[in-house]
Amino acid sequence: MSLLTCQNVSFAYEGNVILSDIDFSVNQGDYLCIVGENGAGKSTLIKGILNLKKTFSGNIITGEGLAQNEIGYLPQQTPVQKDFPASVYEVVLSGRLNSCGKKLFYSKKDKEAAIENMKKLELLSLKNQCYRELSGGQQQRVLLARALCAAKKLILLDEPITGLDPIMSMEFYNMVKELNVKEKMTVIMVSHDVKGAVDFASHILHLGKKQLFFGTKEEYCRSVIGIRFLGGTAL
Ligand SMILES: Nc1ncnc2c1ncn2[C@@H]1O[C@H](COP(=O)(O)OP(=O)(O)OP(=O)(O)O)[C@@H](O)[C@H]1O
Repeated sequence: MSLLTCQNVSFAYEGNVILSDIDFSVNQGDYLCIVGENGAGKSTLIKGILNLKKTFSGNIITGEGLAQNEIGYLPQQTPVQKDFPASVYEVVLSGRLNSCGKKLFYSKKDKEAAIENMKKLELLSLKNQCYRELSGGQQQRVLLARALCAAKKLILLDEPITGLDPIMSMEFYNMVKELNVKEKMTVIMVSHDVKGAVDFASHILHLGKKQLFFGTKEEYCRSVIGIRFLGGTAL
């Protein structure tokens, strides 16, 4: 069974359908990149997968024993979040909030998970530094470590390289790819940077108020829509 399956899904706001005909599945170890123009419905689909937005029709099914609170999520950053007055360690640890359940305090296991993920993303030297004093690239790394604290098998990233320069973007992509390859972490990433994202992805979902394409990256690069969106660049 797939890790995640969308069966003929649509979403609506106040009764107006804004995204329809969504039909795809993600298997363990896949790296899916969701692309499309502004307003195509990418963030809405991410919210649907996270169960933060109900489908208007169709079903979103998780498999392989994946529970909703085991999905790691790196949301689009707002200016307010960039100014968050907490230490790097506190931000990473807050990724465990969902798994705390009714407990009022973080357990030893939660704290160990935060340290382990900081180690993984080379953040230990910044442990006590204030989050808002970090560079944009470092902040994204912290948020990735935070998302990993919740992630068992699947991580969702919504526009993670917005505001990063090309070098930082490449570092971030490499880090995500390493998690995908070495840790077998399944990745779903929304990105406006189609060319950059396509380089790293295994599959592409192209939205435009409905599903315009779903398939492997190689199929996408050969497709009419892929060629058009990539500006005529083939792999
Ligand atoms: N809370 C809301 N209430 C009403 N309409 C909404 C709401 N959120 C999004 N929409 C509409 O749904 C459509 C899809 O929006 P969504 O944010 O999912 O697109 P997107 O592909 O993520 O866009 P972007 O690339 O600009 O972030 C848009 O037409 C948007 O105006």
